[in-house]
Amino acid sequence: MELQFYKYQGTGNDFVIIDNRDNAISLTTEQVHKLCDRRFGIGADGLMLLGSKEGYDFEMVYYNADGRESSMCGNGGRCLVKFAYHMGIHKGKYHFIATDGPHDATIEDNQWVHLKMKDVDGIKQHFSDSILNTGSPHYVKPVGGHKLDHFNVFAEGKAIRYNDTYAKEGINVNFVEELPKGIFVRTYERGVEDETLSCGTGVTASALVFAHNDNGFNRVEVKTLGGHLAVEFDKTGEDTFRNIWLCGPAEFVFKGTINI
Ligand SMILES: N[C@H](CCC[C@H](N)C(=O)O)C(=O)O
Repeated sequence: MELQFYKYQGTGNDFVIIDNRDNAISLTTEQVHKLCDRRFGIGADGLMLLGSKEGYDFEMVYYNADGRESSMCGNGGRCLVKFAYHMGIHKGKYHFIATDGPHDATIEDNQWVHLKMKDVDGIKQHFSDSILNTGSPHYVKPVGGHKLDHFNVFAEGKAIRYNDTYAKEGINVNFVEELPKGIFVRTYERGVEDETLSCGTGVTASALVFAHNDNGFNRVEVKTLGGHLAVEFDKTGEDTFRNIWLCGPAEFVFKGTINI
């Protein structure tokens, strides 16, 4: 079958996107895995289907590069909004449905996409590390002393992701360094089973953990290997957060057809 696909990236987190509003396509795990393969396929951290859903501008279906359907993808959601615009769905505020519920999003004048993330209630502490869910499960580990640039994110991330606690369900592992203005985040991503250049739900989780303003509005600037993002949110309690917005670029790279 010949498939038309579009390639998008959000701060280096890259995705294959397929317009499936006519609901004509269903892909096996093996097919998604192959499409995401960087040598035998198109190459991507994940694959998304743009679907139709009554009462929403569109539906987001997300697969990790391992081919398995996954939880929410923040950078993917932002790229899918840009793709929806590209496909002629033009809205002041987008309202779509994803695996973790409804999301709002806007495309700003600077072409950044602002994506509203699900509310967060509760952060579990493990010594100085934090565990929370921002639509996907995240482990946040502070790294001090300007060591993050040379940190072995792959080995250290894999060790936590596959330890006895997380081996079964998996977890995304974020290493965070505080900067004079904001934070620097590097992420080992579940389902990619490697470091990605950025992880939207991971950047969001890290920003919540490093909130400076203990009650009320926060904006955290986030540096990732793939570029600059920002997370805005209201801290409403010890570990409760509302009006969480993941803000950053999301760009079309190329389109093509592939036989699968
Ligand atoms: N790999 C993640 C999903 C994608 C998250 C990431 N790409 C993002 O931008 O949020 C997981 O399995 O939980």
